[in-house]
Formats: sequence, structure tokens, C-alpha cells
Amino acid sequence: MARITLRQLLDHAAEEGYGLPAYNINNMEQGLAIMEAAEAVNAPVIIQASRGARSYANDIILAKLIDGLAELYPHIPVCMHQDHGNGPATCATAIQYGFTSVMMDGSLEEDAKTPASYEYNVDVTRRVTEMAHSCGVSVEGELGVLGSLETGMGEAEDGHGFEGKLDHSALLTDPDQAVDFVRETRVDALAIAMGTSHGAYKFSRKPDGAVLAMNVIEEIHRRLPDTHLVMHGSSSVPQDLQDIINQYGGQMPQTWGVPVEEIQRGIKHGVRKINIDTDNRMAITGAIRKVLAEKPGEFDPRAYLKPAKEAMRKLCIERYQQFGCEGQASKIKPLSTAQMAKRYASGELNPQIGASARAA
Ligand SMILES: O=C(CO)COP(=O)(O)O
Ligand SMILES: O=C[C@H](O)COP(=O)(O)O
Ligand SMILES: [Zn+2]
Ligand SMILES: [Zn+2]
Repeated sequence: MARITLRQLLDHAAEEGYGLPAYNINNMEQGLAIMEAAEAVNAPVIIQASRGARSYANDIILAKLIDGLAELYPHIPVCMHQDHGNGPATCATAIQYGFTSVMMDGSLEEDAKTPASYEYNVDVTRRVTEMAHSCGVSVEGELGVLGSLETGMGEAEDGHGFEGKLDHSALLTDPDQAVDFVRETRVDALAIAMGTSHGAYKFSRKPDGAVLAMNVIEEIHRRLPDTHLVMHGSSSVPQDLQDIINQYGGQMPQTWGVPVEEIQRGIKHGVRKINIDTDNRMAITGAIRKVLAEKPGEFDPRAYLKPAKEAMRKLCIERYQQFGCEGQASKIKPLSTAQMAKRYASGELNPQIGASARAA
């Protein structure tokens, strides 16, 4: 079975200059779609589960589903990642269930709503990295709060994120603070805030630099060239998927996501993990709506879940290709978490923060 840690995957992506989409999972069809896509283009896999996904699918079912997927595709390295962990307990139980990577999202307090102080974020994230690294498991931290630079609003949409309004300074990661944060917490990957938000309604027009601050990524990468950066809320919300949903009875107001070319620009500046859930949700929903609209007499779930899986597979393949993952899976020899634990203990994986951070 080819489980792999996030750290090993992202180190490889940095060496080879590509980025990895991290797809959210809630059920078997999504898991199969991701693995079939990865197999088609020989891409390594990051599957992530939110707290909502873990309670929806049940931890035991989810853990065995991932085992099954890894067994079906033994030559595809699979990283199982906790998305938006809200505290040490969430991260610890994820590790118990075999996750090889956890996100400690200390940008918000444990309620996953209240913006946290910097001190709280450093303290809770550091505690999680100490615990996870001793198990050989990777940690993603987050600095800055995700939300819209157009409106200042957070994202009640998917139940994770602040509700209400924040000013720009809270919605943009501070590059100086990023250097301090990585040094203090020793995270393997850093999620940053620069105008993306979760869900479909990110921008009211095609985003420009005023609302999608890619320059923040470039600035952080200049100071932390060895730190793997993570873009959350990075669905592109493709027009054709909006159109299919609306053509078959949906009512999604016109909206814009993160253009793929902006993500590709990010990949040139240290972005190694790109979180995508909404695009897959839309691909699935469009396909299901189409079947049910065209065949109103249909009642076998397989009749709409199969096209749904196929639509998600197609989208996953596209992103693997666009982010440069094609052909990378077979180049990687996964290390076990026990081997990774030894590497952490030896200090060889400590953040490299050098002259560029001080000079910037
Ligand atoms: O960031 C995400 C999960 O952590 C997903 O973002 P999207 O809602 O843009 O797909
Ligand atoms: O965090 C964002 C992902 O889209 C997961 O969403 P969720 O919390 O509704 O499962
Ligand atoms: Zn969320
Ligand atoms: Zn996210």
C-alpha cells in the first residue's frame, strides 16, 4: 500500500516544479473518481477530509475506504490529509485513523469561526507539529483568515470560517509574520490568505490583483523559498459547470472562481498544494441534474452516480495536467511514517530560514 506523507509529496513537487491539487472526499464515488484520474495520468494523490466529511462518512468507513483505494492502486502514492483541523484533538484522532497529514487551522479558534490571535495560532500549531512529527505525520498550518477582499466577508457557506466582516490586514497573510510563524511552529506547509474563500461565490467578476492578491504569495515565497505554500479556496468555478447546473434546473447566480492561470503563476512561486472541493461538487451536481432532468423516470442511483463520478474524474484529470502532475507518481518511492519520524527527530526536516528571509 502506497501511503505517503504530505511532506514527502510536496518536497518532490518542489524539486520537480509542480503543484498538487488536494481534493476533498466525502464518499466512495469521489474517492474512485480521484484515483481513476490519478491512474489515467500517473499523478500522486492528496485526498483530504474535512471535519464535516469525517462525521458524514464516519471515521471507520472513511479509513477503510482509503485503505481500499490504496490497495486498488498500489503504485499511486496516496496522502490522506485532515482538512481544517480545529484543534489538537481533531488532528490526533485523524492520525489514529491513518491520516498521514493534518492541517491545524489556528487562524480561527476551536469553534472554527472566531478569528484567533497570532499567539494562539503559534501555540496550538506548535503543539500539533510536536505531536504529529513524532508520529512522522506532516502538518499544514494557516496564517491569515480566508475571506473576500471584495466584501471583507467570511464564508458561512460551508460551515467553516468566520461570519461577518474583517478588514484587509486580517485577510492578507503578513510576509514578516509568515517567516516568524514557520520558524516557531516548524510546519511542513503554510496556507496563506490572499483573497480566496471557500465555496462557489468567490468573486463578482473575473478577479484582478486587487481582489486576488497573488503578489502576497510572491512576497512570501521570496522570504521563505523552501516553505511549501498552500492555496485554499482554489476552485475555478468553471463557466461550463455553472451553465450545466442552471440548464437542468439549478439556480446558481453568476460567479467567478480562481483562474487556473493564476494558480499556475502561484506554482512558479512556491505553491505546492491547491485545495479544490467546489469544482468537484459542481461537476457531480451538474451530471446528476442532467440525468434526472432527461430521465425523470430513473430511480437507480447508479444511473446518476456513474455519470457524476465520470464528470469528477474528468475535472480531476484536467487539474492534474494543468498543475504539472502528469507522470510524477512513478518517480516517487514512499517512505513510511516511521521513517519520516526518524527524519524529523534528526532535525533534517527543520525549516530552512536563511538570508533571504532577513534581507527581504
Ligand atoms: O479550500 C478548500 C478546502 O480546504 C476548498 O476550496 P473550494 O471551495 O474553492 O473548492
Ligand atoms: O473547507 C472546505 C471544504 O470545501 C470542505 O467543506 P465542508 O466543511 O463542507 O466539508
Ligand atoms: Zn471551509
Ligand atoms: Zn480550505
